[in-house]
Amino acid sequence: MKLRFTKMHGLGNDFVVIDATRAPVDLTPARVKAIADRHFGVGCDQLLVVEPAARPDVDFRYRIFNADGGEVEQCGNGARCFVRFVHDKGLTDKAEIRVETRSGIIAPRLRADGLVTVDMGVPELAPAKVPFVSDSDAVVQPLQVGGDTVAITAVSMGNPHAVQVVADVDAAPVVEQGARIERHERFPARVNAGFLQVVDAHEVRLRVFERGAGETLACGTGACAAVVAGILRGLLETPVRVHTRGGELEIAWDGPGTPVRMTGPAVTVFEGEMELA
Ligand SMILES: N[C@H](CCC[C@H](N)C(=O)O)C(=O)O
Repeated sequence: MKLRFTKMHGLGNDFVVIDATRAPVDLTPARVKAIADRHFGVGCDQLLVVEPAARPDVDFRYRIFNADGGEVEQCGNGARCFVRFVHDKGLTDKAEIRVETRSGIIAPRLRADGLVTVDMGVPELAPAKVPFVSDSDAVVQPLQVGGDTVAITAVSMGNPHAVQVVADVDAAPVVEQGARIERHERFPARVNAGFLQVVDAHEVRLRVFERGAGETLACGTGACAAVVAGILRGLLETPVRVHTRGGELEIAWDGPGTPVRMTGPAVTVFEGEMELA
């Protein structure tokens, strides 16, 4: 099977994007892993599939697969690439589109300056909805990680996030501890582990160990979840500039019950095709 794809990235969080608007693509977990493999395949953190709308109030459907082959609910950097992709491919002439994902509708908008703003929806804070096993709905909760007790905030942006505050993201045990948090038994769907350093009330640094992909250079939903956690903890005020290893995002949130708005770049790197078993 010949697979045509577009390679894109949002701040170095990289994607293989597939246009399935004219014909469906049969993606098994094994095929996703083969495409995402950085030595035997194309290589990416996530695979994004563009599908026709399945309901009248949206323009497209958006499916997201992690490099480990698992299908997930949401991808923020991918949403920015999604709207650039459908524009560049002539699949829409709208500047703002409504996109159905597994966790609800998001609205990416291509701006005149080339950046993309996305209404990422309303964050979910109830533990059961993250999901996070807890008998408390406190904003900060202790999590036993090996011999350490970590103070996390559990937030869902459609996908699950566990955010902790650290003094220095460069010194934080992101890979070793992130891998343990990702698979912690109190997160039954696993979790994206965020490490947040507060510079001031409107500026942070962030590293994320992503569920199903490991540490990425940037995580859009992770930046949204980190700003929500920081505002709820009284450490941040909207809007917040989020410095990731791949570059900067701007995140705005007016508080519980309101949507998170993310602004950042989306870049097309190359077009390609791959023989797929
Ligand atoms: N690893 C995430 C999906 C990709 C999210 C990230 N790449 C973003 O930009 O939001 C998860 O398993 O929930």
